[in-house]
Amino acid sequence: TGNQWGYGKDDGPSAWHKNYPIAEGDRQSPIDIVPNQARHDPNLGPIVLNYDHCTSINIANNGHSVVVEFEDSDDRSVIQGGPLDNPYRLKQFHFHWGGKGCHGSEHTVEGNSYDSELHLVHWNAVKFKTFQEAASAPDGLAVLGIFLETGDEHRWLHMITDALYTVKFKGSVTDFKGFNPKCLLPSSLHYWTYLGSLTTPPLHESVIWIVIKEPMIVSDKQLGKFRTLVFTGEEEDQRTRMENNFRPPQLLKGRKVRSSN
Ligand SMILES: COc1ccc(C[C@H]2SC(=S)NC2=O)c(OC)c1
Ligand SMILES: [Zn+2]
Repeated sequence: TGNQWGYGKDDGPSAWHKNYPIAEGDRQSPIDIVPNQARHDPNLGPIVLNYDHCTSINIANNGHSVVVEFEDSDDRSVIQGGPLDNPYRLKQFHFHWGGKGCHGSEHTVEGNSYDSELHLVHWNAVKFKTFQEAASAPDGLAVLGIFLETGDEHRWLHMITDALYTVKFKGSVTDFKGFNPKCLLPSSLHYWTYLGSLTTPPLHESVIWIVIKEPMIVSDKQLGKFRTLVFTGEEEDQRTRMENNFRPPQLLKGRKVRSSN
């Protein structure tokens, strides 16, 4: 049907502009970050995450990634500070990853990809009534991007990877209560920030990006479990392994990347 998009040869990132012309816009994401060209801005305060009362609801395979959704009917879990003028409510988080032995982050640093990238998606509920409304407004969303690098096993990621078998197929959703994503954060929250977009269709230019410099370390085995998911539904005869679900870096088009300390 019309707006079907994916990460394959014919429906992948290079074809998205046909149904979503904004793909060639002036504030598209991801980008390649060049640290020594990022402007250190002393006015950029620390990022503050208030996730202590967050309420995770479920974990789902939406045919593009694995997503954990949160209760966002009040300000129980918000991100604020840094480049943000308001608190932004946590809505969901999801991941992007590569194939076996291939890196799969969306943002790159001096041309280098990481193995994977976690996106914590937040929306500006001070200015907008719904997530959908915020998702198409210039200051509607704040996404916290965290790189994943393979090394030692991550002590908490198993809580997610142990649940992946329950959402193997597109359209599957299972309960996922009591998970606080604060356990996934690296020790330092130093970051780069810039104005960008959703990294999948509809590619709205509505994201204030906050990319954490320090990667979280996960094991090869843990990362491999993401590749047991498939893009396709249980009823489809064609099973396509879910991997390489990342958009490559887009042109900076004059944007400035700022750096916290
Ligand atoms: C309002 O419609 C959408 C559509 C897709 C995503 C997820 C994309 S955007 C991102 S960043 N990484 C992703 O995979 C949304 O997330 C905010 C919102
Ligand atoms: Zn994402």
